[in-house]
Amino acid sequence: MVKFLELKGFYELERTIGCGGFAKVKLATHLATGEKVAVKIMDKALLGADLARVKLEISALKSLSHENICKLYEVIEIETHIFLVMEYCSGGELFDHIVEKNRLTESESRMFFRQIVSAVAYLHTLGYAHRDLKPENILLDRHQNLKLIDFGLCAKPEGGMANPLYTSCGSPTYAAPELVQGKQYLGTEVDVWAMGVLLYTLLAGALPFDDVNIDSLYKKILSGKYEEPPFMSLESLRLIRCMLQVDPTKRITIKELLSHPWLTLGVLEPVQIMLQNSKMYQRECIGIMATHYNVENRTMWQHLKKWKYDYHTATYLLLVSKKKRGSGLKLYSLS
Ligand SMILES: COc1cc(O)cc(Nc2ccc(C(=O)Nc3ccccc3)c(OCCC[NH3+])c2)c1
Repeated sequence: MVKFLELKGFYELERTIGCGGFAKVKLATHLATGEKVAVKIMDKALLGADLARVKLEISALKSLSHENICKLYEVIEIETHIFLVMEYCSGGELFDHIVEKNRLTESESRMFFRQIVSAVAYLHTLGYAHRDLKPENILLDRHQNLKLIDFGLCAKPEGGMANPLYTSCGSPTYAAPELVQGKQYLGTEVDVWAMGVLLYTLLAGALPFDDVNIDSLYKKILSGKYEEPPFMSLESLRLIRCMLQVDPTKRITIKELLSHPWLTLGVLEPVQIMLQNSKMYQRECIGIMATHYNVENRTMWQHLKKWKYDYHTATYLLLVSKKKRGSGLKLYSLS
């Protein structure tokens, strides 16, 4: 395996946990904290024109901080490669979880779906659309919390989310009718359709629109007709019908989703969008880092608040997540 000298002493790369077109994702250990991370390794020579899209994703990830979105810890760019150090989601893919259980109960689907809606509503509030929502891009952490990943296709249209997008992207099975027709579309509406496909998949354990032949698949999507399994409750079917509306102007919006009766059934409050970190943890983690690196707290805070997404950013974010987990805080001297 190619040894990257720039990571030596900071990260120890382990097994590959995912690979896509121009990227490989490896499990790694952040040596100062001993915490597991996922490192997305991109060969700049293979990226070509996609380099601009990677830069877009990085700037998007730097502005996102949400419980249900996989966290970016550090960006390392060397002459030949870009490394994204991300949160490790040890529970693996939601897709495998559904396959293993064949299909989920309504209450388990609700618990997962509320987290997806919270993450996507947060994204839309910040002016982003994910555009590639599917179970493979939804991971679980050790506590069965969902983590949205892979913002390689996310978009932030100029002038905000009300402006249309044109690029046809994402996976056909989750693609909205307006997208497969090559029409102008709104990222928010395309994300709501994909979430409808996702919810159907959680509850039915199968895809609403599926065909080995791409043209037949497109015809099914454009028809908006899908099988309504007898075991699905009327409330679930009603919600899915609102999301899988062929006409995007008739489709439920993310805002209406947040307080839809199906999502709040048996749960008191509507879905929360912003989940806050505690200030107390932040002060304690800065103190531990300042002591470890033998600098004043204020100096350490001055550096961290620049959010350079360097090794200090990763160490700080990993300490805060450790603290939230109730684990002890310890820093190891780099060899
Ligand atoms: C914002 O989060 C992103 C953005 C991005 O561009 C790529 C990724 N990639 C990740 C991040 C973490 C994992 C991971 O922890 N996977 C895993 C862990 C335990 C068992 C199995 C997988 C990751 O996995 C790659 C395969 C997922 N389809 C990709 C996150």
